[in-house]
Amino acid sequence: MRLANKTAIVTGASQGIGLACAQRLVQEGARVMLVDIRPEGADAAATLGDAARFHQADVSIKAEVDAMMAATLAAFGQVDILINNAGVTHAADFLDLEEDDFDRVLRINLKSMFLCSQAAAREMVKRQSGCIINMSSVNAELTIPNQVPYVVSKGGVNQLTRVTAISLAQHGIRVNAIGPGTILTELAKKAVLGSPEARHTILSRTPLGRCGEPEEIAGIAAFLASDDASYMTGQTLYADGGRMALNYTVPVRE
Ligand SMILES: NC(=O)C1=CN([C@@H]2O[C@H](COP(=O)(O)OP(=O)(O)OC[C@H]3O[C@@H](n4cnc5c(N)ncnc54)[C@H](OP(=O)(O)O)[C@@H]3O)[C@@H](O)[C@H]2O)C=CC1
Ligand SMILES: C[C@H](O)[C@@H]1OC(=O)[C@H](O)[C@@H]1O
Repeated sequence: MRLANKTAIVTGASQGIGLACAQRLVQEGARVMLVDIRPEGADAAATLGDAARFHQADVSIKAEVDAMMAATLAAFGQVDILINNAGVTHAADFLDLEEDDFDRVLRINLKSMFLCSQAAAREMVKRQSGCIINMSSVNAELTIPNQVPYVVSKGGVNQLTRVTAISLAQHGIRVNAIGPGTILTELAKKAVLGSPEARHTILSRTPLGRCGEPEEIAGIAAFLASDDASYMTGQTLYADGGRMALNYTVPVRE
């Protein structure tokens, strides 16, 4: 129970990696506000008992972030941990990409993290302690040609993590990121696992020979949120089956 008496906000928590993070933080003793643009998170929160609440919000809109923070403080009285997990992608070739689609992905994947981090940090500063975890991606450094705004947003997440870390360290607030490889969620199934050929391509670049599970990312989030990571800030930890260590293909073990 490394997170006993801690309070966390997890965005994009109705499903996938965010839901797994919320479940793991509750297991570790935290009280968790699950936040998502989708209402399904309410059912997920209900399965987690009194330690969890749900708040529906579009975390790329400041007024809704402010309402999320107010709801968390009303429910739990404090904010110790923020996991900026909400994210989307949009597939389009560079020459066909529409401005609105570019803006939407950057707004949700990057600006939302700034808005939520600023709101949470203003509460954490009062207690001179806190932890922010941003969900980045291997695509902060590895690129996918038809996912221009996604890879750009994730590169920005790594820099946002560093600049937020050096800005808040004086207040005892740590800021790190996790860079997952391909994790078996709805986002990845739609974006890159939609055909046997696409799956083969991913696996040919993954030394461990498999996609990851949301729970494997949640375990890293629990570590970064705990005192076991007390001397870590400004870092991006890649959990990718070896993708970032690889510069050639591997035999696929189907
Ligand atoms: N799955 C993977 O392979 C990888 C994922 N990641 C990152 O992990 C994070 C979670 O991904 P994953 O679990 O796969 O995604 P999912 O799509 O499964 O879950 C993301 C959740 O966030 C919600 N959401 C979207 N926009 C907003 C918003 N503006 N405000 C609040 N909630 C919102 C989504 O709703 P809706 O469904 O309506 O969009 C969805 O419920 C993302 O940041 C993603 O980039 C990084 C590397 C690999
Ligand atoms: C949308 C992506 O393709 C998905 O999310 C990531 O960051 C991984 O690269 C997955 O493939």
